[in-house]
Amino acid sequence: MNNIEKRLATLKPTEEPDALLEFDFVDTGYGKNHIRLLYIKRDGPTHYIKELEVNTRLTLDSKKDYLVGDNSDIVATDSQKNTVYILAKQHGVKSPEEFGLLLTSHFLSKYPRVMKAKVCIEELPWERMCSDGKPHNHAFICTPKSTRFSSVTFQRGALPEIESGLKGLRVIKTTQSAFEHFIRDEFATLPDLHERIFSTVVYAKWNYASTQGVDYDLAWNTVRDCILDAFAGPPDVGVFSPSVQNTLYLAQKRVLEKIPQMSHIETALPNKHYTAIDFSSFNSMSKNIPNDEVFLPTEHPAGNIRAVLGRKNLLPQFFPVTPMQSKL
Ligand SMILES: O=c1[nH]c(=O)c2[nH]c(=O)[nH]c2[nH]1
Repeated sequence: MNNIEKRLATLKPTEEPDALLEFDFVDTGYGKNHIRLLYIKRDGPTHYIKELEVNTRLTLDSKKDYLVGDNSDIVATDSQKNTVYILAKQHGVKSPEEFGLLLTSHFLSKYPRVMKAKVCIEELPWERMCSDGKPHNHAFICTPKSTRFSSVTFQRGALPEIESGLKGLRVIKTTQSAFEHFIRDEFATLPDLHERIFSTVVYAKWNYASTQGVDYDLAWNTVRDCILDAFAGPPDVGVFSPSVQNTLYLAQKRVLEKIPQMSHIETALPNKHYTAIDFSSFNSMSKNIPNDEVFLPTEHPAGNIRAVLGRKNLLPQFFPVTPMQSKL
């Protein structure tokens, strides 16, 4: 009898191993991180590629693996990694969301002791190359304009929850932004700015109330376009932003109006500050010429403006605590 068997033999038949302890797990889960994969679909001379980085996580219905070192129900993280490659080979990779659904459904149906499967996926931003305006058959360029990510959580007996997002979308505009009339007290040194640079690195993450008829690729592009439209406005005149907060809200509202299946969207727009260089101490420069040409990019500290906007009729389901009522 090994040590584990001896330990288990001391338990009464109805006793769970964790009843031995005065502590309980709040959460458990194990999986493989950074599983990288390039998938190529060859349609004659035209090729399509998806490069993904996948993280998997499985939660079992017992904790005996953690508590007593009994590994008999463990799907090794190495096997989870192999599953990612095998399912990609067998079924192909379309969107991160659909591949995440495929993987989580597989883990639940293949292994009865798995209670929850979570798969997080990031997609590399490969774009087809163009030469003389003609799309190339098989050459691609990595355009890290933003990163697409998704996570699918599938709990046994429940519907899969799909979360999608984009991050790292850096934008700047050189006018049509202001920040004025905020609290002016003994802590305030920032002057009212009726003209300033607005720059941010967009982070957005959203959930679907229903996945009926959702085209995940189209939805992702729609979110990016809505955010960029709300930020930039029409090409000739732009759109005025009185604050990052207001632009963030208008972007989120536009997204929810366009994608009816989306329940809520979280957005963070860090305010990347650019401060005008002070030329007043340079004798060669005229004192009265305002500087609106040379600025110091300041990465940190950055204002962090964030909000989650949801549909009123869905809010209680997603936010059990009464949501803050808008005063507007
Ligand atoms: O758009 C802004 N919102 C703020 O809350 C804020 N605070 C700050 O210092 N600058 C800005 N800009």
